[in-house]
Amino acid sequence: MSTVTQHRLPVPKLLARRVGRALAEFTMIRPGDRILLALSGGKDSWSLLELLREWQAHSPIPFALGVATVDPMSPEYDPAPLRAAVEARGLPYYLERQDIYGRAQQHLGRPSYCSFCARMRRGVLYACARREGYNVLALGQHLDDLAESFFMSLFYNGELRTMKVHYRVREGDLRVIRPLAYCRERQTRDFAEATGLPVIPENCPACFAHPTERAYVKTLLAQQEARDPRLFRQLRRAMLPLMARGLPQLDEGWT
Ligand SMILES: Nc1ncnc2c1ncn2[C@@H]1O[C@H](COP(=O)(O)OP(=O)(O)OP(=O)(O)O)[C@@H](O)[C@H]1O
Repeated sequence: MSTVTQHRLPVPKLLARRVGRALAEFTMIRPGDRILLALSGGKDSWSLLELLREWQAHSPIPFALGVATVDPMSPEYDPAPLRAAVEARGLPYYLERQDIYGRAQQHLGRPSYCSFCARMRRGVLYACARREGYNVLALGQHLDDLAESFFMSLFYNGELRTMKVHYRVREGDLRVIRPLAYCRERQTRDFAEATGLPVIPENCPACFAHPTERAYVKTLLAQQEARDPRLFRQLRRAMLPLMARGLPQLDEGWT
């Protein structure tokens, strides 16, 4: 185990508080959980990694933490530097190579290739968690992501939906958590920049085209927030029942 293990980056209080609040309100972590954090190497999952390390050091709830990256084998994405950075933090690291890029290219022209890649990646992460004995998968989506998904779902599918923040997968053996659900994207960006987290660029194997709908919704939300700074507070309140869908019950037995 590396000597760098004990060194944790200073986490801003507000960011830590928001993560703590989400973890508590949705009972995301249970004693003895083995959490596999999905690290793309972007600012969000890197921030989540540091926040969970901090939480692990101070929380009365004991849990284990490991880290996995899916390498979709796209020429734009090189996760090679991640292993050393994670292992220097004393955490187990799994690099899962799968030719998602090649398979996604066969799906070019489909409007849903982005979700195709995300689904493939998710399958790889579940398989890694099961193989290595983890029971929880932690993902780095934040409040901005949830709000964008909410409006995309509303505008393009006519549904009131967003990403769930804590749920059990269909097979029943894994739980998925999104501890950054109350955090803003600018907070993870600022944190990553201020602490010099080793962020790697380009993590989407489907970068042959940009998800324009998401960019449009992002701009729309930024314009509305400029008019009313309370926007995301209101959105969080409005989305709460949707975020909490499928919340595992405390008495159902935890895996
Ligand atoms: N290649 C990957 N390997 C492992 N986990 C991934 C990978 N790509 C994405 N994820 C996980 O899915 C989450 C959402 O992915 P998305 O592509 O939307 O990333 P993002 O919003 O740019 O976040 P990040 O800054 O962490 O890349 C990430 O925060 C991360 O937890």
